[in-house]
Amino acid sequence: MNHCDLCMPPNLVLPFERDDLFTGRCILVTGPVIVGAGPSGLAVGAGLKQQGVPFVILEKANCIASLWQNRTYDRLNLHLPKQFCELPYIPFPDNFPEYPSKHQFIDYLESYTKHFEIDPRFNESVQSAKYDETCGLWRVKTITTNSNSTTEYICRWLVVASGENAEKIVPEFEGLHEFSGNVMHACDYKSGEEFRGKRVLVVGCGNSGMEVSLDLWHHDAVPTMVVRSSVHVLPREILGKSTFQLAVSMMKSMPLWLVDKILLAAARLLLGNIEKYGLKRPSMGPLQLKNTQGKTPVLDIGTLSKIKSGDIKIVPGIKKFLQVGVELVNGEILEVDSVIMATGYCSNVPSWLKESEFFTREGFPRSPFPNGWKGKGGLYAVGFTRRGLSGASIDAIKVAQDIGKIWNQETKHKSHSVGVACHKRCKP
Ligand SMILES: Cc1cc2nc3c(=O)[nH]c(=O)nc-3n(C[C@H](O)[C@H](O)[C@H](O)COP(=O)(O)OP(=O)(O)OC[C@H]3O[C@@H](n4cnc5c(N)ncnc54)[C@H](O)[C@@H]3O)c2cc1C
Ligand SMILES: NC(=O)C1=CN([C@@H]2O[C@H](COP(=O)(O)OP(=O)(O)OC[C@H]3O[C@@H](n4cnc5c(N)ncnc54)[C@H](OP(=O)(O)O)[C@@H]3O)[C@@H](O)[C@H]2O)C=CC1
Ligand SMILES: O=C(O)C(=O)Cc1c[nH]c2ccccc12
Repeated sequence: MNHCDLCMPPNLVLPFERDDLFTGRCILVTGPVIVGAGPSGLAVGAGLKQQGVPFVILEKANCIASLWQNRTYDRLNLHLPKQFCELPYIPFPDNFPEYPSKHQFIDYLESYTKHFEIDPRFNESVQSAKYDETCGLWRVKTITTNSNSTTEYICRWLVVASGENAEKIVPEFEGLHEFSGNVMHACDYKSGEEFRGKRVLVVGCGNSGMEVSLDLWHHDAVPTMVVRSSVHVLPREILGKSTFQLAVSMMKSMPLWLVDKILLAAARLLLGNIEKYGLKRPSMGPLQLKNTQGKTPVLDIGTLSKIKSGDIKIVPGIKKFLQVGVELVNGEILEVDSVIMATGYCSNVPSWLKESEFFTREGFPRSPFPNGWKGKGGLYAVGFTRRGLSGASIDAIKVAQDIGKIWNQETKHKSHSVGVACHKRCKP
């Protein structure tokens, strides 16, 4: 373990004031504390290991990459080509297909973790993290999810890697409590198997809503998808080349608006006019919308053809829920057996990080990419760029290098202690 436990001896002079109300263990971490053992946290850990910097990763779930292992459906594949989804330092195995399955991706992350000998502390949920001005250290409080014991970690650097998709969003709907069928969020949907023969309402038309609807259709369920506003659907490939890859290449020599125009022209050519199926396009282009509002365009993996054939129906927004189904905004009544809320996710940073300068109230860094990775007082963020795994990797490399540089400069002259800040007294 990269820490010295400060619970004892009791006469030790602490470099900060103990919180009298806090009765749990206190652990002084030599090096950074990383919140989250998803791809972002693991990538930072790998970079730190390479430079010999000790660290602690706190993970509230019981495994690495819990989003991928516990909160995604069985048949999920990455929707960006593999070269955009690798973590730093270790490429995917040569035999991986262009769009690896989630199982392949998880296997890769498991061996990545093993290779770098990363050892997260599982079942530890960060409840609060606060910068103690008086001693220049972060105080990170956790609760162990299976035993309810509390721990305070004291560290000089705090790396926030809890993810853009930390919590599910379940909107409130009038009458939802009266609905007699089963309601679940897309993060709990595993397969259409249990919905065979059932009428299922999928609320939301992002990549989750589109893919869940298709999976339901594959399992002989009867899906209907709610599209309350607008959505950009793009073909996953254009003339055999990944649309995402084409967009990245074009961005090197063209302005974003022009790339958007080209993508939309290609989508129109290949997909036709999709508005007549109820899929209205936003007025802003797909990349501009992703950059400004974080709304990811749908990369179609086959749902659109089922919408065109009428196998997946599209309906407008929900007015209210009824016992047997929903009333839509157009007055139509739709009877359904089950509802899947594919209504998205949010960051949970505001619920635990006691800081408002670097992070917004929505739990994202204020400075847009590429400047949102470093705050003040040893605070870092990884994986909040709205650029998927490739954005997370770019952040992770920078964060690990930044911390590694300071660590190595200081440890040239000093023994491996917590660093200078540790020797300061908080208050007399
Ligand atoms: C269904 C789905 C498919 C996706 N597919 C792709 C894709 O193909 N390509 C792509 O580039 N991107 C994709 N993404 C985007 C996705 O966000 C990234 O792939 C990736 O998972 C981000 O990694 P992360 O480590 O930043 O966040 P996460 O994977 O969410 O990991 C964060 C970790 O932090 C933990 N955590 C959160 N809060 C706390 C706390 N308070 N205390 C302790 N631990 C905490 C969580 O349990 C979690 O394990 C997809 C997203 C979803 C939802
Ligand atoms: N294969 C893959 O790699 C996959 C990747 N993903 C990724 O995961 C992330 C999350 O995607 P996703 O889960 O689809 O979330 P999104 O945030 O992308 O989409 C949420 C959807 O729910 C709709 N919605 C929200 N509230 C309501 C409401 N009250 N009534 C009706 N509709 C509502 C939104 O509509 P509106 O726009 O009107 O707000 C939107 O269509 C994305 O980055 C996505 O790319 C997801 C699935 C598969
Ligand atoms: O899958 C996601 O949510 C991602 O964030 C990946 C991604 C980053 N930029 C994009 C632009 C178009 C489609 C997917 C992505």
